[in-house]
This record gives sequence, structure tokens and C-alpha cells, in this order.
Amino acid sequence: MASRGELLYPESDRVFLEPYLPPPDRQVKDAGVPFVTLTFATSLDSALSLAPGVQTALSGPQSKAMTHYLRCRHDAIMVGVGTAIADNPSLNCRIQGVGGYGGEGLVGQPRPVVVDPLGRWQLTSETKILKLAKEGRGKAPWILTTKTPDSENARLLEEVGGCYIVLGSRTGASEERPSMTWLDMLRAIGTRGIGSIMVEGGGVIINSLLSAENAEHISSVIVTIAPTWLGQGGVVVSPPRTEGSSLPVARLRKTKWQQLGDDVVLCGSLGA
Ligand SMILES: NC(=O)C1=CN([C@@H]2O[C@H](COP(=O)(O)OP(=O)(O)OC[C@H]3O[C@@H](n4cnc5c(N)ncnc54)[C@H](OP(=O)(O)O)[C@@H]3O)[C@@H](O)[C@H]2O)C=CC1
Ligand SMILES: Nc1nc(O)c(N)c(N[C@@H]2O[C@H](COP(=O)(O)O)[C@@H](O)[C@H]2O)n1
Repeated sequence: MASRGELLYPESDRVFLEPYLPPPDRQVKDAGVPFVTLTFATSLDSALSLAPGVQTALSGPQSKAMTHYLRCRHDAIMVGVGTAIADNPSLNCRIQGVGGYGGEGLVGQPRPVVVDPLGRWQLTSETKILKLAKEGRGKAPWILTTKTPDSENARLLEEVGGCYIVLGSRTGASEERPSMTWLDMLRAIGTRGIGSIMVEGGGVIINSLLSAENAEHISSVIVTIAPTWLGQGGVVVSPPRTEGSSLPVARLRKTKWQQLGDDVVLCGSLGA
């Protein structure tokens, strides 16, 4: 650990991740969809947290530093509104040498993207992402929604350079429970110059992205497995199975494992 909360991730460990990462100068694909890395930390019973709305530390210091390294290797980082509300996360990169942490400007900082179809995320002066953007230690967020944004939220967001991106609701979704398709969400950010994105969570986001319908959008998966059982009632990763199918939902290819402290990191490829 370096000063001011800066994290170090050694060159020797970075090599292991390279085959699963987007090339540094990657441009958006033809279909306007970025390179997608799904990455999260899980317990041995597939839980992301002890309960919905409860932030739970699973990663040890080394794997936490790895996650921050991943953040600087992607143009954007995505979470669902459940995570934004529960965790009040930073969603920046604190690796020593990136912008705001010893480096120039915002070099190496990912764009936070929050999926909030109903506009549930209330922004305030205490919202960490906004504070970090003001301090030059992270980029301002984009919020994907289907609703007309609340004017005070929009003001707070625009003040730091963020914005709402309003998308149509998916066909068949009800008016009370609008939802956006992954293709629409990925295209919306792809057309705004995002060539790569890491999807961090939480449970609803991950299970929907891993479903048979959407898994083709994922290029790489990088999972930290912590040696603990959180027990029943947690937010778990367990994507829906296609109705009537007895086949697994998805299986990784070209897998590699690496021990980081007490944790194990599993990398693999998915999609086309
Ligand atoms: N261990 C780890 O690595 C991580 C852990 N977490 C933990 O996960 C928990 C939060 O997970 P969870 O409660 O499942 O919430 P999520 O962060 O997955 O957010 C879920 C919400 O996002 C919206 N959403 C998700 N998918 C779509 C879609 N396709 N279209 C439109 N809207 C969508 C919905 O909002 P709406 O309901 O308004 O329609 C949904 O309820 C927290 O406890 C957090 O700490 C989070 C990230 C990583
Ligand atoms: N990699 C990882 N390990 C854990 O143990 C976690 N709980 C998480 N959670 C994710 O990280 C966000 C919080 O970190 P920052 O405040 O942004 O540094 C949290 O919101 C989850 O997305 N991740």
C-alpha cells in the first residue's frame, strides 16, 4: 500500500491478466458494442454480499488492488442502482500513478455508469462519486435511465460533468417496471466512445448479463473467490436457466487461476 490510500499492483501479477483484458487502444466494435469484462468478488457459496443493500468486504488487499488495476484498464465501469444505493461506491481507480493519484488529469480513470431505469438513485452532496469528480480523482458518472430525470439530480450531476442517458424501455416491459436491453445499454455507451467496460455488479445486473440471452456480450470474466461462506439470504450469482433446458447457462473457456493472498482469481473467456 502506498500513501493517501493509493494501491500498488505489481507488474509481475499484471502479466497473468493480460490475455483477458481489452487491448489498450481498443476501439468500439462494428456493432457499436464495447469489450465487456464481467468482474466481481464472491464467497464460496456464490454470494456477493450478506444481504441486499449490505456492503460486504470479500476481497483481501491483493485482490482489491487487482480490481483497481482492472478499473484503469477499462474505459468505463458499470453497476446497478441497487449497488449505487447500498454502497455509495467510489468507482474510481486508486492505483498509484493514475490521474488524481499521482498521475496527470484523469488518465486511467474509468467512466462510472449506473443502470437506474426508474431514477431511484438520489444524488446529494454526500454522493462519493460526485465528490471524487469535483476533486479530480474520478470521472463524473453517466446514468442510464428510462425516465425523465429529476431536475435536482440532473443539476448535481451536470455540475461535475456527468449526464443522464435516457433510453427506451425493452419491448414487453411494464410501465411500472421498465427495463433496458443490454444491447441498447452497451450501444448507448459505445456510441459515446467507450471501447471497453467492466461490469462489477450487483446480483441483478450480473445474473441478467450471464443469462443465455445476454452472455454473448461478455468477452472476459475475472472473478475473485474469497475463502468464506456468507450463508443463506445473501445476494447470489445464479443466472436464470432457459425454460425447459437442462443445459448449463454458460461455461468459461481458456480458464486460468491465480492465488492472490488468501483469495483465488479465476479468469476465463465467454461469448463469441
Ligand atoms: N462482491 C462484489 O463484487 C459486489 C457486490 N455488490 C453487492 O451487491 C448488492 C447489490 O446487488 P443488487 O441488489 O442485486 O443490485 P444491482 O446493483 O444489481 O442493481 C439492481 C437494479 O438495477 C436495475 N437493473 C438491473 N438490470 C437491469 C436491466 N437489464 N435493465 C434495467 N434495469 C436493470 C434494476 O433497477 P430497478 O429495480 O429500479 O428497476 C435492478 O433492481 C449490494 O449489497 C452490493 O454491495 C455489488 C457489486 C459487486
Ligand atoms: N472486488 C470487490 N471486492 C469486494 O469485496 C467488494 N465488496 C466489491 N464491491 C464492488 O466495489 C465497489 C466498492 O468499491 P469502491 O468504493 O468503488 O472502491 C462496490 O460498490 C462494488 O461494486 N468488489
